[in-house]
Amino acid sequence: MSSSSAASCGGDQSPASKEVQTIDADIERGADSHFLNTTVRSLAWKGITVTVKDRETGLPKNLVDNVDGFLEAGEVLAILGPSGSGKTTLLNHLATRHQTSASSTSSASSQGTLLLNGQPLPSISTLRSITRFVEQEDSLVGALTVRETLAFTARLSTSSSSSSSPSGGSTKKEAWRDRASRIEALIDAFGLRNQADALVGTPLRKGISGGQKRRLGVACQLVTAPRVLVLDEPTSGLDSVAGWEVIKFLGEVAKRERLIVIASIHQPSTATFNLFDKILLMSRGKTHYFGPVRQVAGHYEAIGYPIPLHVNPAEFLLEMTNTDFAVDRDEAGRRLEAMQTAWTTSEAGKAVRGAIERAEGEGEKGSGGGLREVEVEAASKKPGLLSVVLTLLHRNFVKSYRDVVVYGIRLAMYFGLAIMMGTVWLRLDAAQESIIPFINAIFFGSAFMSFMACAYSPAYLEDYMQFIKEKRNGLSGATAMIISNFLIGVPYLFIFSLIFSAITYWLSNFQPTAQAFFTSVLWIFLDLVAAESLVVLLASIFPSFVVSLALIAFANGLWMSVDGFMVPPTILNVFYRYVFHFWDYQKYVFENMMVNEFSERVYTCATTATGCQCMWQTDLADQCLIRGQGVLDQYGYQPGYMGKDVGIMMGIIAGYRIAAWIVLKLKS
Ligand SMILES: Nc1ncnc2c1ncn2[C@@H]1O[C@H](COP(=O)(O)OP(=O)(O)OP(=O)(O)O)[C@@H](O)[C@H]1O
Repeated sequence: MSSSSAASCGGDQSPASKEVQTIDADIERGADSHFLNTTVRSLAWKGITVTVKDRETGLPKNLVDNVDGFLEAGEVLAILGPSGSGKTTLLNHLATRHQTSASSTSSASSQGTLLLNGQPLPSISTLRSITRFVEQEDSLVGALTVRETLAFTARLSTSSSSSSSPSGGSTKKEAWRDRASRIEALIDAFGLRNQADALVGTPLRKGISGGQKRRLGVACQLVTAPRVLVLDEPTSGLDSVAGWEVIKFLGEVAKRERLIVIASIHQPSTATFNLFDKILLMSRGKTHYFGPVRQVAGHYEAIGYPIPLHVNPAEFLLEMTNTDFAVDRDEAGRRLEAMQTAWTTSEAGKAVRGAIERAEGEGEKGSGGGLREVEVEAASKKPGLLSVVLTLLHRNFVKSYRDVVVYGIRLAMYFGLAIMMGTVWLRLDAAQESIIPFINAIFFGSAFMSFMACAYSPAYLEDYMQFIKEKRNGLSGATAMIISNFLIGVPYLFIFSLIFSAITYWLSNFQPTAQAFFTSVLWIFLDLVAAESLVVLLASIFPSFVVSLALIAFANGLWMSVDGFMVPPTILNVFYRYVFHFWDYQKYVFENMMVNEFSERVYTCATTATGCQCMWQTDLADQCLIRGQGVLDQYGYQPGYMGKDVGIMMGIIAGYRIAAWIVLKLKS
């Protein structure tokens, strides 16, 4: 891979220029040594069958039926077939994601053997650790630039000291250079040089085009130095030239770095078709041809279906195997079966089975390369948890200030709410007619702040989609995701609490002491952290914007109803009191903010023509005053429990986060 060579242009041979050239050469050699596959020699699959329970009949149905294949390092395979022929299902299997593309994943079962270097896999994780999958619907972080997207993925995939230098040593600086050169080369190779510093794009900020996103998605997996790369329709959404470019580059990388590349593809042009080394043609889950592209014409001629001259071979093969639009479907079905039988007994069919057997023989003798070294290499490249957390934190931070959807919109909403509340509940006196407005303000402020956390759901869902992709590719995990998500939120939520309180507290005249003010800030902060943790949990369980939004709104409605404001805890019915009230975080916020306002404060009663009229009778009634504790007694609140309640709040927050962690752990 060529690194940027701008510095070496022209005839300047100054010492500085020579140094740059040396560094460039070092980078190239370093990159090659790091990305070159020396451990995986071959990948074979034998008798792969994926069965599901048919949606309509309830009977077992083979989506992939007894499919064989054999690839050596450096080869690029295209999986071709009409829509619904089982390409994605097979790709998922080869990428060790045992699921169908349909939603009926739970009922899918599979048979057959995957062989790496001719040896059966001791565990799925061996293949998974060296395989990267590029999905059809690729998720990217919209607030990052193209270069940053590649850089963060590179950081997630390799520990900073895993790269070996040309001299055989291994330093952080060389690893960093290695990554940087790889990123720049990928930017060039995928035609993204002019967009290198452009944002990928958010719903509010237009970014790169769909085709450029597709290319970036592929480049993102290549930057992680995989040994096996599986791509689901890498050319979809690209014009024929861009599609050809992508496949051509994949072929070059595969040859140079000895990678195994498997891609499903729809309708490639003749030029693109000829770039592949091998093709697997499928229909109704079965193999119709597997073998070198250059032998495909010979095979079809031999079985009586010659490919006409000047016809795109891919189009011809797809037309032959597609029965969906056939006029006589029975006849088309019979033709398919005849072709499939002819394949099984053909020379090409025997050749693939022979290649698998030879690889197995070598695997048994140990001459095909061991699996142990594959595992050791994969483990040595993996960055530690701290490194992954720091990378995610860094990425979240960039996203947090660039994408207004993450915190900007909420900041504006909280600021607006603070101004609105401060001016509606303006300069209340310490008098009895202000007591109800104070109580309402405490409830409304905290409940609404919590409710507005639902605005975090779209930003979290983007992170979630990214997490799923990275988890499947072994780049991230639930622990790193939950820790980094929590840490990035804390300072922002604290700033929101401070801004909101600084405006409303003093405009509305809550208890005017510094301690009471900071106590209020603390409770608003805990309220926001708990609300955001609830969003993380619900959006992780139901990763759909509409569903998660509805659930977050419902949960907030429930917590508001039972927190003690609408119905004082003293008379709240037993079911809600014991089932929901005690783990409703809004209960602790409301209770402690009430205690903060009323426990130490005294309010004047109303003076009438006949004397004094106090709405709350306390021991100060004879002085025409109300002791705030009298208000609290109505709710059954007592001061002195703040430490315990902060602990309970932290427990609730931890509970939500741990539950979200379990949910993310279980997601595949
Ligand atoms: N439970 C099921 N019952 C019946 N058919 C199913 C079930 N699950 C999946 N299928 C079907 O299996 C077929 C294989 O799907 P798959 O996505 O692997 O095909 P594909 O070749 O990748 O298609 P495309 O090119 O359109 O992406 C599809 O026709 C799908 O509808």
